[in-house]
Amino acid sequence: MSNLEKLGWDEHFFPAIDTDKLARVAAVQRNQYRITDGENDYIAHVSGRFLNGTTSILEFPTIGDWVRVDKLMEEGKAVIHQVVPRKSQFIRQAAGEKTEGQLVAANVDTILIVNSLNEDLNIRRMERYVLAAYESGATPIIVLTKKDECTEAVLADAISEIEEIAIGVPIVALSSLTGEGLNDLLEYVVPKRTAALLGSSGVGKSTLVNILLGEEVQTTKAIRSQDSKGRHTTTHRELFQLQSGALLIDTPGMRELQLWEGDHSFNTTFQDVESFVEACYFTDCRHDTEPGCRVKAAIASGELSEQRFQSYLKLQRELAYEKRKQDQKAQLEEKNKWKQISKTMKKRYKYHKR
Ligand SMILES: Nc1nc2c(ncn2[C@@H]2O[C@H](COP(=O)(O)OP(=O)(O)OP(=O)(O)O)[C@@H](O)[C@H]2O)c(=O)[nH]1
Ligand SMILES: [Zn+2]
Repeated sequence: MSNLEKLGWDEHFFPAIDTDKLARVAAVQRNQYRITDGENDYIAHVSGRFLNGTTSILEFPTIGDWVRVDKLMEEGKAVIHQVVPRKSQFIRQAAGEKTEGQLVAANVDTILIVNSLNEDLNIRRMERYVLAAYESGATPIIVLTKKDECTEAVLADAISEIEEIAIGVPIVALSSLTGEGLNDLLEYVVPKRTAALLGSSGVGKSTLVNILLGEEVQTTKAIRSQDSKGRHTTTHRELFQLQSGALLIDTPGMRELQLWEGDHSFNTTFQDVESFVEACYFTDCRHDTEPGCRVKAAIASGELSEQRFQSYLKLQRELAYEKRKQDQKAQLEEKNKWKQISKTMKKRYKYHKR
């Protein structure tokens, strides 16, 4: 396996590139990047031409990106010319910012949604994380930590509650303290694949990362380097390779997502698709064989990619499922209410009979 393959490179996803000029972004610091080719690390900047050609902040490199570079081996520096088209990208809507999102990470295969079992689950938030994972193009996995601190009954309840909102999403319960369940997680955190962690403060992300990394790698986490003015700065790597060969992204950007309670990112992420949907002739257009379908036309003309439309549909299905479930719940509550009323009436009736 080549060094690049070990870093997760898959030539199927972008064959037309000279692999000698490829590297992966391991950390971002203001306008400089720490990149690696699996053999050496470099401090990199984007080229002037790159800068001139960009129209959106989303086009800049982010953690996990593959970049085409020129390397200056001796100086440990590199110039970035191009960002290789992404397999997935995680964007969050910046608070108070309408037009552009913030790019958090790219080319993540698996998003580990971490929750701890010693406190109440925030099921709505978990649901939003699952949707966000799907939207990014990655696959979500639910990780329940601190298994040592909960009973089997609590665990079973948690699992059935989660299964209702995250159909088909694998759930792993583990304890970083006893090591129980860690092997189950390792089924999803595998060589050449990139996983990223997402979850509220205190749920045990750092503890888990430390265990996954092993102490040996952890000591190399902070890399001393010189910035352009010759000062020593400590640059942190946020893309790690585990001993197994799996790749792990643990970045503050991902962690800060936990701060977005009740945000609007999901309504705005598919604005491009929605603008076509709204332009369809029929308001209930299924974008299938209906005449005057703007979506079909946009796909045909290349204005909208088929893939993007498919992920939009995926999200719509998730939302529809959620709505149906809520409707069912409301129906059930209504039914129970009547049950309760008839019970009370029966009781009263009995009482009167006596
Ligand atoms: N009992 C138990 N405690 C755990 C486990 N994992 C983590 N903890 C404890 O939970 C606390 C929080 O763990 P962290 O790993 O710092 O949590 P975090 O998600 O990284 O939190 P932030 O850094 O704030 O995002 C620490 O006191 C850990 O020792 C576990 O499996 N079992
Ligand atoms: Zn249509």
